[in-house]
Amino acid sequence: MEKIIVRGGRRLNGSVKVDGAKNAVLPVIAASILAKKGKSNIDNVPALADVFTINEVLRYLNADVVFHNGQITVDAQGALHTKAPFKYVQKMRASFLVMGPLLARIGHANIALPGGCAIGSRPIDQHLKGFEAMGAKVEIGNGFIKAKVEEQLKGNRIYLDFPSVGATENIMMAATLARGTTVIENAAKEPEIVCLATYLNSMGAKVIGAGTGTVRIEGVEALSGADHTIIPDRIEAGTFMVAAAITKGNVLIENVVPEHLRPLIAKMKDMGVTIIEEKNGLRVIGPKKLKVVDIKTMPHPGFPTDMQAQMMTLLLCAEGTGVITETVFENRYMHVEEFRRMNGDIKIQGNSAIITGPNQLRGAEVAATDLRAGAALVLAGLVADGTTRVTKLKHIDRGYVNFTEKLKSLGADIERIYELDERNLENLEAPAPYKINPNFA
Ligand SMILES: CC(=O)N[C@H]1[C@@H](OP(=O)(O)OP(=O)(O)OC[C@H]2O[C@@H](n3ccc(=O)[nH]c3=O)[C@H](O)[C@@H]2O)O[C@H](CO)[C@@H](O)[C@@H]1O
Ligand SMILES: C=C(OP(=O)(O)O)C(=O)O
Repeated sequence: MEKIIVRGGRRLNGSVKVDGAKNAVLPVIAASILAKKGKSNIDNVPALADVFTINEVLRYLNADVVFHNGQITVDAQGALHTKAPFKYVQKMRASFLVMGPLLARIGHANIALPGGCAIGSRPIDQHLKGFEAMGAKVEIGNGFIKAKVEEQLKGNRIYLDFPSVGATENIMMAATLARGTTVIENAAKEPEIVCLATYLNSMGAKVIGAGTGTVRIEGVEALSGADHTIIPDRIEAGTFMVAAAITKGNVLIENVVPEHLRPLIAKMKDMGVTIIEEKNGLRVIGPKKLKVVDIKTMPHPGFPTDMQAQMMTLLLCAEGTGVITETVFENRYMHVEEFRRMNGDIKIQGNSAIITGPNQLRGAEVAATDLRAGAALVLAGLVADGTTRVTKLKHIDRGYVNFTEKLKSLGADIERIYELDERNLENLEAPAPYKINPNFA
């Protein structure tokens, strides 16, 4: 199996460039099938496993997708199929984001039911509530969700019980071609929603208010392909900010939008980290001693749940007791068991993790339980005594481009190797095909 091997103790120095945002590019690619006319050119696309998965979904639906040198061209002018099978949805829940565009363009869709996941049960009731409010009939059976609308979706007022990112995106896409006006209340405000709305508007849609709690979409007759650039990945940026801070390093993080990182910048400054906005990015300088803080994950502009595991690593190295409260996902502490294998002192009480430090972390063999957990374990390896071996790298590859290489370029003692797992020979993973030539995936 593939492993990342990290030997702790090096301070990180230099500069690192952040790729395009995974969570922005996936809905944008899904939205590209709304265009019956013209092609879309999408720039700043990260070469991630999830991007290859959504490309496969689009090809299965009969769109023509070419990914070359960080740019994707989508031609969805031909007739589209309407089914997305389990093999894609199981790999990546965001495959469900083709439901809104298919309903809007064709009037029906048949998407495999997304299963449970390592961070909780993740229902999709808010997506479905939105489609139903717009006139779709939804049926669930045999592992599929079938949605159908008699003629055309109709705009409506939809109040989300929780500001779900995916539901806001799916409903927003569906509403672009609906008859009349749709208003999403208690909408998610994440920067990725704004990125999607900007693309939809370049395609000819009328989306107003993205980035606020009320998004208004006036339905139009048709959409055309458009050019669009994906925003930088705030979670990848945040992960490197923690890498710099935890190693007492000095790193310039390039290609970032500081505005998207405010909640993280504020928390890291409270921990004693120096963060300077420079012309080319954010300079992050780790302090001699980290101070503890409490963290509560919240929908944007609150503290992002996708930075929770990485911040837990930082708290493990801080002096005193800090509490993390996870309010977005019901079960996002699978990494705690792995941190304990590295000598981390963490107690779980309900949805809180109580972290007492500073811990001298020790190298161990640990497994990535989800993509951010995987990144956090690598961060822990950077400061652990001895060698850390991180397995289940398919999770990390979902969200980080060249993670090992980028850390190595900053001075980390790290490599990615293919090693036989003697304890579990039947569990062999083939080397990931997308590592062969990401530009042509
Ligand atoms: C591809 C992508 O963009 N993924 C991000 C997106 O996931 P995703 O779009 O799945 O996250 P949501 O905002 O929808 O989910 C947040 C919470 O709402 C619940 N919920 C959601 C929808 C629904 O219909 N019913 C319901 O109960 C979920 O179970 C979860 O507890 O936002 C999350 C929250 O910032 C991030 O962690 C993910 O990285
Ligand atoms: C949870 C995440 O992604 P996804 O919603 O794609 O599982 C993430 O990016 O941390």
